[in-house]
Amino acid sequence: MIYDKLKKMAVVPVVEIEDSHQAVPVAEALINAGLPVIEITFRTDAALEAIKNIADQYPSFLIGAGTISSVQQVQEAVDAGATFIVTPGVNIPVLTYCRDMKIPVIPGVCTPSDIERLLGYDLPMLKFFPAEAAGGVAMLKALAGPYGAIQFMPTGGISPENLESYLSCGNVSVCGGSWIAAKGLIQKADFEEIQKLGEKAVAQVSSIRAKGQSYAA
Ligand SMILES: O=C(O)C(=O)C[C@H](O)[C@H](O)COP(=O)(O)O
Repeated sequence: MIYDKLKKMAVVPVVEIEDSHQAVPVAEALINAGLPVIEITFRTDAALEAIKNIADQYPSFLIGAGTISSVQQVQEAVDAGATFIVTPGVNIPVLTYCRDMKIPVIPGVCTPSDIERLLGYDLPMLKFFPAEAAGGVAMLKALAGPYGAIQFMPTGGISPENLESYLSCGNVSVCGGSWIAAKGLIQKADFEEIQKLGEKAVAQVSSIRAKGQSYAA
C-alpha cells in the first residue's frame, strides 16, 4: 500500500528536473541514502521522461507525480510509471478520475473548506500545502480537532529545522520537501550532496522515532 510506504519513509523528496538524464542519478543517490521515493513535479517538460527513466531502471522505486492539474497528466504520469499522484489543490476532475481508476492520489488542501469538499472521496491522506505559509504546525493542530481522522502530508517550507515539529503532529504521516534533491544541486549534478542530505533526513527520521514521538511509525 502506497500510503503505508510513504508513512514508513516519513519524508518525500520533491524535485523539479530539467534534464531527464539526471533522473536516474538522483534516484540512485536517494536509493543509496535509504530513501527510495520521489515526487517529480510536472513543472518542466522533462518530468514525464524523468519518471519513465526511473521506473524503467528501478521498478520498485516509489514514484509520485506532483503538480498534477489535469486528467491527461494523470494518464501520462501513470503510463510512464508513477504510482501516486499529488495535486497542489482541490481538482475535482483529477480526483474523480483517480477514484474511478483506483489510482492513489494525495490532493492539496489548506483550509477547512478544502477538506470538506473532499470528505466524500474517502482519501486516506491529504497534502497540506503550502504548509508553512498556511499556518504550519499550529494549523495542523487546529485541523486535528474537527478532522481528527485525516492524515496529512505537509509540503512547502519544510526543512531539517522544522521537520521534527511536523512529524510530531499526530495527524502528520509524512512530509514533502525540496531540500534533499534541491533544484540547484540537480543543476550542478551534485548527486553526492543529494545522497548526503538524504542520509541526514533518514537519520533524523530515525532519531525522531526513537524519541517515541506521537506520529505513527
Ligand atoms: O508543485 C507542487 O506541487 C509543490 O508541491 C510545490 C513545491 O514543490 C513544494 O511545496 C516544495 O516546497 P519547498 O520544499 O518549500 O521547496
